[in-house]
Amino acid sequence: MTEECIENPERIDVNADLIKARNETNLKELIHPNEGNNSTLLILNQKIDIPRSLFYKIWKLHDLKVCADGAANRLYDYLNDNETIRVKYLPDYIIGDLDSLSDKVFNYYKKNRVIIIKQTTQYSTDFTKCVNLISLHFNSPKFHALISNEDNCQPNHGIELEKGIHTLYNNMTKSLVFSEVTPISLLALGGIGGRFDQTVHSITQLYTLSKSASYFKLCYMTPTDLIFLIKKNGTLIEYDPRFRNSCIGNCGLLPIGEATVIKETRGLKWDIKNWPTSIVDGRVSSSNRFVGQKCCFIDTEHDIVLNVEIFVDKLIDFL
Ligand SMILES: Nc1ncnc2c1ncn2[C@@H]1O[C@H](COP(=O)(O)OP(=O)(O)OP(=O)(O)O)[C@@H](O)[C@H]1O
Ligand SMILES: Cc1ncc(C[n+]2csc(CCO)c2C)c(N)n1
Repeated sequence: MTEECIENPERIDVNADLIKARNETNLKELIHPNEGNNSTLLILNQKIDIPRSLFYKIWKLHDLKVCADGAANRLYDYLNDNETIRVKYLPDYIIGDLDSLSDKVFNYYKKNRVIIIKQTTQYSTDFTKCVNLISLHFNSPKFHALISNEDNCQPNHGIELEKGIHTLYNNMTKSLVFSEVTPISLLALGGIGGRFDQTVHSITQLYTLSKSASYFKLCYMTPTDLIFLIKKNGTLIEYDPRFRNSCIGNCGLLPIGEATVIKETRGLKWDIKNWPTSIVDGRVSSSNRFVGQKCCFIDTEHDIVLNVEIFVDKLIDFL
């Protein structure tokens, strides 16, 4: 089939009712999770660089807050105004090999009863440790009992120091029926745009979670973008037109994991059909944008990464 590309006007009607989409994503829900989902704000070890009002709001919108190791330093520094504020924004967990967590910050959060779990393995990243922990938190009563046992005087909350969290996770997944697991909206701050190996690792997690723990809906938020995975075989992306107009800019369909064919898009400024896309061949749809009034549709042969430009100063008005 021959490829096609058409240039649309700035706004067009895309009738969602006529589209048979296997998957649906609401743009706002990536930041403001659906009430029915479990939700987590994951803070990674990069300077927190979004407006304070937005950070506070996002914090309140998520059930669970987790810091990956040195991310706790970033949180501590971000809330540098006064102690009254800092003590209101305590994460539920800090986990990692604890090589980047400063003594001052460790002691502060320990004193304030944050659960700090050390995991020394150098065969997984602190990011992966966080993800296993989050899944255990929501899905394992056994883990919950261990952690919330006030009488637990064992070191490291009874979790084996090297890779106990991975062992607990692997054991839990043996009896976990994925289709019955409540979805977990996972919004990650940091992880993209700093060190390049860490950034690429973060991208691998989009694919890995989609394959091995698909109940996670992972989205990265940076000062300029939301970055998430569009599942193959048709995804409808919905948004409030006012939200789109104020908070959303360009987008890119990025076949980072593997080359694919974009079978069809509806509602992009440059809509395409049967369009091969590949990093190796230097062919990606970048600097595109949503022109569907309320939604757009993307249908690809393989999962593909989507970045959506956001205007962080405007987001707060819509959350
Ligand atoms: N410069 C960075 N850019 C992007 N993401 C980062 C960066 N530094 C850390 N992260 C993210 O934050 C997490 C926790 O950070 P931490 O400093 O503990 O990293 P780490 O796992 O010890 O890695 P390394 O030992 O390679 O520095 C990492 O697993 C990664 O996901
Ligand atoms: C092939 C291979 N490459 C790199 C590492 C190193 N490594 C991977 S994750 C991690 C933890 C970072 O906190 C470290 C040090 C390894 N183990 N195996």
